[in-house]
Formats: sequence, structure tokens, C-alpha cells
Amino acid sequence: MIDIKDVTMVFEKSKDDTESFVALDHISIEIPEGCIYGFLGSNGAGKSTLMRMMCGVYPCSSGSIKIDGIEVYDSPEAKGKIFFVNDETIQYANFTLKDLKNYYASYYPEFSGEVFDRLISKLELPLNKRMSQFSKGMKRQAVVVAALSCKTKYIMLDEAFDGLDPAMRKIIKTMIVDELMDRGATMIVSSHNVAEINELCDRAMLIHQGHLIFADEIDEIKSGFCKIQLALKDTQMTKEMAEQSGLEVMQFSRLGSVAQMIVRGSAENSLPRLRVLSPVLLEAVPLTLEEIFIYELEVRGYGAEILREDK
Ligand SMILES: Nc1ncnc2c1ncn2[C@@H]1O[C@H](COP(=O)(O)OP(=O)(O)OP(=O)(O)O)[C@@H](O)[C@H]1O
Repeated sequence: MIDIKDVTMVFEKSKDDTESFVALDHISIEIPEGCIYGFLGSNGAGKSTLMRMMCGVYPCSSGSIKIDGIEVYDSPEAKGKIFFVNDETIQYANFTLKDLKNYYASYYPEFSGEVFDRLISKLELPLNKRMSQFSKGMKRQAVVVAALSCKTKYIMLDEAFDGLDPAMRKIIKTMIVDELMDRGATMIVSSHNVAEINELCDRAMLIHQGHLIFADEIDEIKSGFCKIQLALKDTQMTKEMAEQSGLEVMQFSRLGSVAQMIVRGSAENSLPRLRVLSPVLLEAVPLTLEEIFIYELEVRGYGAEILREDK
């Protein structure tokens, strides 16, 4: 398990800054073994910073990050359990895939040449070409193969599927799931493609401006919200009426006599509160993870300034 407990990260001010910057503010998340965990967040939220801390690149300013009970920052043993694919592949520019294979085989005792060769040949990547001559997507494919071949217990992919075309995204996702399921490994992926995180992961967390908004099983997250459509017989539904019925209304709009609202809470809990108004139309549909992402950030004012300027 990866146990992120009350973690704060402060970047001390450099000569160009007037003050230090709090990139992560008291974050706590538990990542159980054998799951695929999605990291979601607005731009600059702190996802990459947290990933770097999880593989021991940065120490915590306060709090702790433990991998299987060992504090990661000072521990080669804990660092050896996690493979981090970041969004830069520049360090491999002069490598051919053969060099990449030898490089990782020398660092990771469990490295599997069989897995590496099998996946590289499946993807039809050229073995003798320098990676500087690879396309962005080909580089991405190569480092994902390297990550899977190292057979670490934990794998982290930052901006997981960046640069991959839709067909290749599907192939790589299937490859990841097949390889992970074979050995019960744990994967942590960040992506701005919320639908993809929804499809691939069983758990997810959302951060914004260094603060944790939620971290849970995706089914639980989704059952925490619903979208309701409602029409009354002789009067128009208002947001105030919904709130007086005990609902936490995150968004309210109306088209003709039909009101649509996003409320916090499950449909099972919310609908009975509205039935007392004797509506002529009342139905609830689940929210997608993407809608929840947008609404959670909207209520925190994210993008509000930009949208106001656009009007
Ligand atoms: N070395 C650093 N020194 C100072 N500030 C930093 C440093 N690294 C990151 N930051 C700041 O920390 C914040 C979080 O950055 P981070 O890269 O972790 O965000 P992110 O969630 O991965 O963003 P994105 O989705 O845009 O890639 C940003 O405001 C960034 O400017």
C-alpha cells in the first residue's frame, strides 16, 4: 500500500520569486495494492509534484509518504518498488530500444527481457533506431513497455496516454491491464482525459490548487452526485425550493417548465425529498466523472474569471 499522510509541499522561494509556494496542502490518500488509481486535477493542481514525491524525488515539507510501510524519500528499497514514467523522455534520446532494455535490466532485478521483447514486437517498434528519431507516441509506447518489463510492484504514469492515437491508446490500455492483472501490481496514472480515467481506474482522486477534493472508489464518487430533472404542475421550480427540501444544489438551470439540477447525494436519497412537491416529471440520471470534475472545480471558482472575460 502507498500511504500518503497529511503531505504538504512548499517550494522555497528562488531568487526570481517574492515568496515561497505551497504546491500541496495537507494531502492524505491511501492507495491499496492491486488497484489502478487515477490522479485527476486542474492544470497546476500538483499531480506531477505529488508523483515526484511518491518516488522520492522531493522530500515532503511535512507529512509522510510510505510505500509498504517504508518512508520513500530516504529508502532505496522503497524506491525500487516503484517505476515512474514522467512526461519527459529526453533522457533516452540517444538510446535504441536495445540500449533501453539493457539500461533497465541493469537497474531492476526483476526485469523481464521476455516481457520487453514480446511487447516491443507486438507494437512493431524498431529495435535499432535511436529514440531521438521516434515520434512522440512511439517514445511513449517504449517507456510504457519498459515500465511493464521492470516488474515493479507499483508503476506510475504521468500524463499516461499523451501523444498516443486512439487505436494505440486502446492497445496500450489493454496491454497495461493484462500485464498488471497477471501479477497483481498497482498502477497510478494521471491524465486530463477524465473519461479514460473512468474507464481504466477503479479509484481516483481530484486535487485543485494543492487541495484534495475527493479520493475514493469511482463508483462511490459517482454515487455522491446526481442530475435531476423536475417539473411541477402549476408553479415553477426554483433553486430555493430544492434547497428547502434539504438538497445541496450545485447547479440549477431551467428550460421552460423543466428544471435541471445537479445535487450532492445519491438519487435514492434525493428523489424522495422532491416527491413531496408532487412533481409531474421527476427523474434522476447519474453524473459522469467528467461532469463531477467540472462541477467540483466550478464551485471552487475555477475558470470563472476567464469565462467572465469571455462574455
Ligand atoms: N520546482 C518547482 N519550483 C516551484 N514551483 C513549482 C516547481 N514544480 C512545480 N511547481 C509549481 O507547483 C504547482 C503544481 O505543479 P504540477 O506540475 O505538480 O501540477 P500538475 O497538476 O501536474 O499540472 P498540469 O496538469 O498542468 O501538468 C504549479 O503551480 C507549479 O508552478
